[in-house]
Amino acid sequence: MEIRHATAPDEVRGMDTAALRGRFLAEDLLAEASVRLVYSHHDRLVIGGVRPGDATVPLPDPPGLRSEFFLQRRELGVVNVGAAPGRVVVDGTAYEVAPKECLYVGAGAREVTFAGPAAAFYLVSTAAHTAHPTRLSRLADAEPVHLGGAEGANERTIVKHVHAAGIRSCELVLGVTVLAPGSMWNTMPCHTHDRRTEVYFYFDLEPGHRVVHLMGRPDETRHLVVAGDQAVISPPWSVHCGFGTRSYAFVWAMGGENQAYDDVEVVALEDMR
Ligand SMILES: O=C(O)C(=O)C[C@H](O)C(=O)CO
Ligand SMILES: [Zn+2]
Repeated sequence: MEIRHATAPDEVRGMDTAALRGRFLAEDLLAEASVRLVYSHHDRLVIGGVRPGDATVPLPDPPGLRSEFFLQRRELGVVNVGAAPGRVVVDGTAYEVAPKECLYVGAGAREVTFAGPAAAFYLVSTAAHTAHPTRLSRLADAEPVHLGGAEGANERTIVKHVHAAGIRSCELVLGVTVLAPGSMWNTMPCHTHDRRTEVYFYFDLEPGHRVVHLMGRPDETRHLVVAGDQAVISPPWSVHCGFGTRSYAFVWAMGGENQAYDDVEVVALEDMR
């Protein structure tokens, strides 16, 4: 498990492209048929991924967690970001997870495995003080929110999977946003939420295309050029928004002080630099 230390906003002022990418971008989460993990000291989020192929892959318990098993003091969101349904087994119970669906796994689950030749699983874990039930959030049961429009090139559908009025969790808030064909912009006007860290995992982006992701303090932004199947960690002080050279989807997931999705500081465009 790779460790990423917390970053203060003042540090970003002196960072070059490689330093920015090394701190905030996770590039190879789905590269292997074993679980790859990145631990961020921002709100102690752990992100990860696995593309099982023909194998059945267990969730490891990295020594860095100093736990008896991964979910001893943690909860987990699992989103299938692949092309076909996959199977997640939690302590002997199997869940069929379709593309863009999410399995929430509560604290205390000891054994979790991932399988599915054309599935790919993106993982987000936050600290957990109690055990909420493991539940599957299906797209058929979701109440999607439609935002934006063609005039802003930001027509998109947001499905909230794990949130205060849906699947219960300790800290985790998680959903999937899908851009309509021809729409490029997510999350504009952008925002910060000083009480939560957020990670965007971009996927369903055609090979050769990129998302230009904006981060940093609203009055001192930086950008990262991001390919599909890559994640950007946004500390609580950072904006997080972007535009693609094609439409795409992304998993957004947060952990921190509260679960209030609307508890954001919206940034006026004229205040951005
Ligand atoms: O497209 C959007 O707008 C989003 O999906 C925004 C995220 O949900 C977000 O940033 C939540 O804090
Ligand atoms: Zn946000």
